[in-house]
Amino acid sequence: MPSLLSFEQVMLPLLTAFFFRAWDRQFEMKQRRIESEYDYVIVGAGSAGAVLANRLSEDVLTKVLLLEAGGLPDVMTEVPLFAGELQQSSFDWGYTTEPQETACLGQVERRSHWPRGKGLGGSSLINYMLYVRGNSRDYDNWVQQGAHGWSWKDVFPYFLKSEDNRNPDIAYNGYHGRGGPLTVETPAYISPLGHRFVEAGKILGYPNVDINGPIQSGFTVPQGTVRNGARCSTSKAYLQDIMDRPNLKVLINAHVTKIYIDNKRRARAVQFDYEGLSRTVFARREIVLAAGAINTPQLLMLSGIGVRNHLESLGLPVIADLPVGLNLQDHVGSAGVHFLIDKPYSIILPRYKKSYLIHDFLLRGGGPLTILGGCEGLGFIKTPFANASEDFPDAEIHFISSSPSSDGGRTIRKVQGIGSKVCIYIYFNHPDDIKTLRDGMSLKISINVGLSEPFKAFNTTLFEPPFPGCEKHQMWGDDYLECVAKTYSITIYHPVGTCKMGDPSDPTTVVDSKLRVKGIKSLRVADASIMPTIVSGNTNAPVIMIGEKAADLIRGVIPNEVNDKKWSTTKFSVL
Ligand SMILES: Cc1cc2nc3c(=O)[nH]c(=O)nc-3n(C[C@H](O)[C@H](O)[C@H](O)COP(=O)(O)OP(=O)(O)OC[C@H]3O[C@@H](n4cnc5c(N)ncnc54)[C@H](O)[C@@H]3O)c2cc1C
Repeated sequence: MPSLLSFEQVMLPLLTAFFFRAWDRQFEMKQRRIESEYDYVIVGAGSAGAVLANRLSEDVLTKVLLLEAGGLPDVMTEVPLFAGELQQSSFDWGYTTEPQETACLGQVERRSHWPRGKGLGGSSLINYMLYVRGNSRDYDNWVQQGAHGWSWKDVFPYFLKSEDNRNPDIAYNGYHGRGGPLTVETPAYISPLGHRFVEAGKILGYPNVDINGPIQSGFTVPQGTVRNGARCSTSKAYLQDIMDRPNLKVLINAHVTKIYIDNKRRARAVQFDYEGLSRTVFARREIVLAAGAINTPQLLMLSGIGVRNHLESLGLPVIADLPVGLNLQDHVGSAGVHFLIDKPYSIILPRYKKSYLIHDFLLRGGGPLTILGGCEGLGFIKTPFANASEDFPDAEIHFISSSPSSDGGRTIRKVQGIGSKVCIYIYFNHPDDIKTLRDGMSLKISINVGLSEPFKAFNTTLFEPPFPGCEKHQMWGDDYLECVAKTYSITIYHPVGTCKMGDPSDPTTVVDSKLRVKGIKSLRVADASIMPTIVSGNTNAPVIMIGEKAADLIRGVIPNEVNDKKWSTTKFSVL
């Protein structure tokens, strides 16, 4: 008697096949002819580039070409819990830092892996989806550095414009947008550990706050850029529904290699590799670089814009001597403090690769697969190095409820890179950096969180085996924690600042406050590169804001029109 197939055995492949087909259809690429000239050519379809393509092509009389080196999103990029699996995949450019002197001491060749997203959606396609805007003072500081028009008051309307916040308790608190393209939600599933993290924060004096609301210092179960439980990259938010606009051409697998600048110092055309051929397309109005904080400066240098000595040493022509690539900044972290629990709540991927959970995710957008890459709690805290009287925290705690054993050997290892895949970046070049990190994960804060009353229900204990290389220090003392931070130093994935925005007379700036490359006509930069200083939080939402504001700068919409009631929080409805 043949055994009957179970409901799951039949339904799972059917559902998956249905999901795949629906997904493919969403991004059907219209094979229209590539024209020789467009009004705007945008390089890179990431967090900023996708926004720009959408907004600039809203005007039906404007022809826009969006060039993206990577391909289409796939089903893996949809599942929030699998975010970490996307690193070192075809969706990752796979950069590493130069070997470090005082950081990454326990990592292969003392390098940090630096993932950068490649594909429609860019880094928003592989990121951990945490929706964080940073601190209002970050933007006011930008203005003090000469980035006029980028104060918190100026940029706040653009955060609202982009956002569709779907949690009523947060969406209506006066700090959020509704009805924008970018869906923001609290994940559908929160493990018992996530709630305990917030409870622990309260006991330690950190209130449960909306970290994007009036007060940033506090603990929260984070909201993410997710829609119905699945990732909401900028390709889903800004491109998916407009792929058939007749005035928008999106090319994937199109790698831009050079910007042509004519003898009147005007950017005229882009050269790119596509389907095995090198092609050239002209821009009637402007070329906008949105290739990210590593690739945008690289492209500028290849086009003759950079530090004179550096370009000459590489045999490149010098069209504009500008400090391209010099202001690189990133957030550094250390997974220094681990705990053991005696209940089966930590995220071990095999535990969650179960057919009923996949059903739950595909059918309802629910279950543990909706957890934001394993991150269930965020805390913005003030270490002793911050100003105690200000709401300007200097450290961010990520509460990751995953087990080290779930890593499946996915350790940090060398990426087989060519020269252009290595970024020069020095962690801890200021002595306070290491102390801030040490104190952010010190006995006083992270350890106290893990050992606090709310976690006692899981019989939580510190994971005791000392970090290799740090055995000589007294466990959990300052020297031990400093050693851990230096041994296992990891990027928090936020490189920014390589084409610094500010006053054109400031020799450290590359673009002015309207994002125009100094001394070159018809060429702007609009991505993470333009931040004068890194914001105090994760960078995806700020870069999407940059894309929104850049579109208005390019279209010539004046700020007062933005600040009127057009995008006030009360006018949108929850969809
Ligand atoms: C692993 C990871 C986790 C992260 N987690 C978070 C998080 O949880 N929350 C958060 O707020 N931020 C997070 N970030 C950071 C955030 O996603 C980035 O700061 C943001 O996406 C950067 O946007 P961008 O537009 O500057 O560049 P990208 O989004 O990287 O876009 C650049 C695009 O340009 C394309 N491109 C590059 N060169 C070329 C070329 N020569 N020709 C054509 N196309 C090109 C790239 O393929 C890419 O699609 C994370 C980032 C990573 C990598």
